[in-house]
Amino acid sequence: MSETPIIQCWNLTKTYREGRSSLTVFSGVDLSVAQGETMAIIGTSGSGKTTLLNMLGGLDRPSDGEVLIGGEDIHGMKERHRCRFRNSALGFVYQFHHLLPEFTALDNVALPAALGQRSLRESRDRARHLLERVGLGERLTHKPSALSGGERQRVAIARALVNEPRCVLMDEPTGNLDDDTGEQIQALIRELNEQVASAFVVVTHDPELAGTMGRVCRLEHGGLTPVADT
Ligand SMILES: Nc1ncnc2c1ncn2[C@@H]1O[C@H](COP(=O)(O)OP(=O)(O)OP(=O)(O)O)[C@@H](O)[C@H]1O
Repeated sequence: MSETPIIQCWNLTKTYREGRSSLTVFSGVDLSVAQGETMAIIGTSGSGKTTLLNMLGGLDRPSDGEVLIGGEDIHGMKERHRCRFRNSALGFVYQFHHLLPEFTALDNVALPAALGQRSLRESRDRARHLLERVGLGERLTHKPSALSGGERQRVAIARALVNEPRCVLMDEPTGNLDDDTGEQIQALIRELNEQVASAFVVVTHDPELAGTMGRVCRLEHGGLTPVADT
């Protein structure tokens, strides 16, 4: 197996400019995430966690620096190539699930597989299998509006995994859920961590979820620093 880290970034810097004012959210961030590694990014509100995650996932451009995903420069790609690459190499889970409201749970999960040029039948088979795995085998034909918050988040997690991504990026996956549901999602993430080969990078305010990751880094004062084990 190749030893190329799944994520490498150097000197990552983001400055937002508006008129004459500018805000540097972070600068000079270096990071390497190994294949299959699990990592939490913590930090106070506004420290730039979402901005950093979006940059790692190629959803937002850095002002300076470079991001390699599996050795490939994600920000150097043309937009179409980057979209295809992102769909196959990365999975995303957001705080507010972002499921398509008019699609069933099955089709929400199948869609990224179908966009990745798999046949509809194979895409749906994969989606069904993953939804069974996250405990939603009885909810395949429900639309998001007919699912609970925790169930929607399970669908979003299944969707993130459907193309067997090299890395799953999660932004506050338990942030919008009550404590019990958050704990169930946390247990599911832990279980999936052990079962699939993907690396997981999770932005979270939840210390329990962060504690289940192999490594924790804190974003503060514009830099990313490892948090020592307590
Ligand atoms: N498009 C934008 N234009 C200007 N400033 C922005 C933009 N997006 C984010 N910011 C600013 O960048 C900073 C970091 O925002 P970000 O959402 O990354 O923080 P965060 O650590 O994820 O916060 P939270 O934990 O509250 O979600 C904030 O001060 C925010 O106001």
